[in-house]
Amino acid sequence: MTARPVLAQGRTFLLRRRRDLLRLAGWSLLESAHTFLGGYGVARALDDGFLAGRTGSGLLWLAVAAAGTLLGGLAVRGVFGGLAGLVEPLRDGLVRRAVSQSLATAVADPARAEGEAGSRAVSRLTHQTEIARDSFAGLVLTARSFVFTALGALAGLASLEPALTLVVLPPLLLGLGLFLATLAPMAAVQRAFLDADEALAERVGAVGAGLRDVVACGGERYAAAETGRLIDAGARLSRRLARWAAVRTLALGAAGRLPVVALLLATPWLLRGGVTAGTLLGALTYLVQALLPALDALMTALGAAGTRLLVVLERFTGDAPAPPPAPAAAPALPGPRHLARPAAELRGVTFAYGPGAKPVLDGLDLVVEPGEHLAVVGPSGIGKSTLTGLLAGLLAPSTGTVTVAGAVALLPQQAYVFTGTVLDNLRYLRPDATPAEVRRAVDALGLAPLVRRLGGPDAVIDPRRLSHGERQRLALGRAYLSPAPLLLLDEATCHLDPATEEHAERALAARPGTLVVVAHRITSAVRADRVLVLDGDRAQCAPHGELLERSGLYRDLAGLWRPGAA
Ligand SMILES: Nc1ncnc2c1ncn2[C@@H]1O[C@H](COP(=O)(O)OP(=O)(O)OP(=O)(O)O)[C@@H](O)[C@H]1O
Repeated sequence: MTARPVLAQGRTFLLRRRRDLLRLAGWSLLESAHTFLGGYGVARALDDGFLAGRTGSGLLWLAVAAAGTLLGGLAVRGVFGGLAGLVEPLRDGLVRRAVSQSLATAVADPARAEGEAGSRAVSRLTHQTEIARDSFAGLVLTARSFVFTALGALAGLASLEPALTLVVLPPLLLGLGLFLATLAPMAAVQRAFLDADEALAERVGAVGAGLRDVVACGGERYAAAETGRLIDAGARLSRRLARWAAVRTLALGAAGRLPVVALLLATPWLLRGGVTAGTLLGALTYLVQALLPALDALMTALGAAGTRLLVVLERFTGDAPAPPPAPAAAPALPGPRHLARPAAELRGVTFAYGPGAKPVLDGLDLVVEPGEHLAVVGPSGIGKSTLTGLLAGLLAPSTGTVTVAGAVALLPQQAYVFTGTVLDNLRYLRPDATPAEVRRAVDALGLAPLVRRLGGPDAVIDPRRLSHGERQRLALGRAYLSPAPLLLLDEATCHLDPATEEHAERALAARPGTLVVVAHRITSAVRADRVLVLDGDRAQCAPHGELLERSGLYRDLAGLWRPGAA
């Protein structure tokens, strides 16, 4: 995207408001007069007054210079009045444009208008129009001030001594030229930087909101790699931006300071040519008191407000920037099994949902062996989901350590199924799964009739038309294919009938890797190698039979959980 459409429309906008521009220029001429009188008064006060021994005249000329300040004040008052005639129509025009853009979107695609496009329209109507209005006002103020101050100063220099302009003008033009040359490339880098920043913000927002799914999908490495790529791109662009800022500072130095240096260097030559001390001091006053501050203000405004204005106006004249690329394919994680190390280990883990809250888990020690099938049971609200959150890395322990070997896939109760083909959904955690591997997963979980009913592997799924149980079964197929060595099922089979649940759990337990199931039925616990009973600070972990003897709570739970009850 280039700035050309914005500049073309900006030109048309300004041409239509010629009368407002003339009004502004009229008031600004007072600012030129203010500048002119400032230097001229000082020069005359010295030459015709103090140096000539006429103190009264000197003071009178200084009073003339001071009167110029009053003119400057009047100019500011008039300029602000005239500014409204330029700035408010810009805001009104942008608001009109935002409304018609969002109406057009709403007519063409009502769903999009309700979603992301809708929030973008609100941002344009409110925040972005205000940014445009303020930046535009700042730019008009400083650009106008610089032009009319420079006119006043150059007129003053010429009337004091025409040769002064020969000394001052070349370095001033050189610096300005250098500065103007940096504008276009700097705006391009700034725009790229803002795009990268927005892409990163969107990415971080998406990853943050979908953290559970990212972990459930075993996609942490991918999420980290993609986010890291955007962070690196942002860092690269901010380095380029800093380099351009350095060039701009150099230009500012050249335009503002070199004329002063040139004047000082030319002093002997000027004095030989008959230039008086008063004229030299007047020239210095023009440079240091008028030109330099006006130039500083202009460059700061152009550098900050200018690029901001350009970028915001581009949002109104063109399409919004493309969203960051969608996740292409999660790379397969390296060889899952690491049989020598525990699959997961908790040491003295205490966790509370807040500094003053009672710990949900208190000093929990647990070692889950590789390949083990562990069931987690306990009364409602005792901390089973909290434990899976800790194992998945979604929560950090208040004290103690949680160590997990390799990636983790967490399947929550609410299965995530997206609009896409059956195959895409099954391969979401492992996009490079071969057809044979997909077939194995479908067979292992008995998903073939469901896949057929949905129209085959290439049929597109509408998630809203699937039952909770069907969604859970697809998610289980995905978990089976996942390369993550540790699968966490947090009531992920609660919508399945007991036979289907048993089939799925046995298939997942037979899959190479470790399985931790927050049990929904006692049968889940009976099937597991070991059962962890959470009971506040008295957790116990043992096989089903042993626990029946050792734990009153487990006996109670087993009694309440009639086999096969939902
Ligand atoms: N985000 C949270 N903020 C504050 N407290 C929470 C939060 N999540 C859970 N809790 C509290 O922590 C305790 C343990 O919750 P958790 O969901 O881990 O229990 P659970 O055993 O999985 O329960 P259930 O079997 O009902 O799903 C509960 O008292 C719950 O109210």
